[in-house]
Amino acid sequence: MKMKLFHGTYIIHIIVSIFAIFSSILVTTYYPDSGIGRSLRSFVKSSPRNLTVSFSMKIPKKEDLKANPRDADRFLQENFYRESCPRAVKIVRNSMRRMYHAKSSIAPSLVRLVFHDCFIGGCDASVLLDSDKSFLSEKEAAPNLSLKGFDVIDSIKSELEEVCPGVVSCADIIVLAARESVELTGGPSYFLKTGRRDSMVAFKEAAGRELPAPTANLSTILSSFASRGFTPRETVALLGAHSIGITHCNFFQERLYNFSGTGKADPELNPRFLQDLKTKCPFAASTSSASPYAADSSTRSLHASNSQDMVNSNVDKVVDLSFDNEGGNDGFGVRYYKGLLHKKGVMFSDSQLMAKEETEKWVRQYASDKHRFRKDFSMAMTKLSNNQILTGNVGQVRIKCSKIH
Ligand code: HEM
Ligand SMILES: [Ca+2]
Repeated sequence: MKMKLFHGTYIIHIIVSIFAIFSSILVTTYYPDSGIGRSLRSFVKSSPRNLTVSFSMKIPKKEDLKANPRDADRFLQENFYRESCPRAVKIVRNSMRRMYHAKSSIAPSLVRLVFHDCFIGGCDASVLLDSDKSFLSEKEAAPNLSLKGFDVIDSIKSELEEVCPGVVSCADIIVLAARESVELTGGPSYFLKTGRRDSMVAFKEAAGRELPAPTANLSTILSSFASRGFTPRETVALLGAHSIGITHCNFFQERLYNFSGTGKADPELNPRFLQDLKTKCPFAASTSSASPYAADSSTRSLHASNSQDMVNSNVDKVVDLSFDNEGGNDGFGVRYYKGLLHKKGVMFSDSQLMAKEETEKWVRQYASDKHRFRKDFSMAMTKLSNNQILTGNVGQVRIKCSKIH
């Protein structure tokens, strides 16, 4: 890279030097005392290596390649596409609204998608890539097998490609579409800058290892969020997203029938709620053991192909995450926390927010103060959407979100 740059600079230097020699002869003949001729001659004598060094200074340094979370403020812009694609944000908004009215389940799927993208490798649309000869797709990682919304992103992207080809990144589309989704499902609107770029690789292994499982305990959850800069308060606020959407029975079945290998239900579950959940998710032999995010169990159970598996497992059975929550009429977020206060968290990971004072106090706060929740959730979503972004010349703007070019 450096060698190439040096050769390039050398050639430019020779061309400019020839021009400078002629100019210098002319200037010295007609204006012998002007000093211009001297300057031109000193340029001819200067070393192209010096110029290379000064050109190199402008090339982004390695440490700038992957900006840290705080750098989002430095690199992203309030409306990055104001000149290149002024209608970008509006196109995402209108497109989302149209698709939401046809199928409302897309909104929660996109909110989950932004979490799974931004948590692994940052908000770089790595989650959208199909496997390539040099990497495996994150979509194949166990926690992502139930991820949805890829078609929604593709559809928005092709609309944008028609209006401003090659301009709007898939990473920006994910965060913008997720913001729309939160708003459409009754959540707050939050501030987003744009200018993210798309990764050239996917991180399947990290996705399998680092996305928290629905069986995770509080300390695992908190340390996973803390390693990405989130406080316990922000973690509790983000989980308010579990007031929308669905979960497959597989993800909490152990709690109903064989909690920690006891052959009984999780004693922390509200007894009436437990009965309701059991009705919705009858016992399914093939999913009664092992962690639901373990590649072999969840892959098999969520993608059962033979008919016996389909009968035995709850492969297609889902419940609303806000199923029978106490605060049914309280809207986005608040109903989730009210449910937790009544031991009605569907997944073990949700109920873990009540396990210790440091998170329980926020569950109580948010259950009783809608405005505080909406403020905290907004800030946490902006922060999540700015996690480890790619900017400048790093990465690319994909033409098709599932492929690099
Ligand atoms: C401890 C952390 C978390 C765990 C263990 C977790 C786990 C899960 C699981 C297992 C599902 C069910 C998926 C399915 O059955 O299709 C789910 C759904 C969902 N999650 Fe999370 N999640 C976590 C954090 C988050 C965060 C931080 C957000 C967003 C800010 C989020 C948003 C959602 C949404 C909206 C759904 C519903 C998806 C749909 O209806 O398609 N989750 N989550
Ligand atoms: Ca990513």
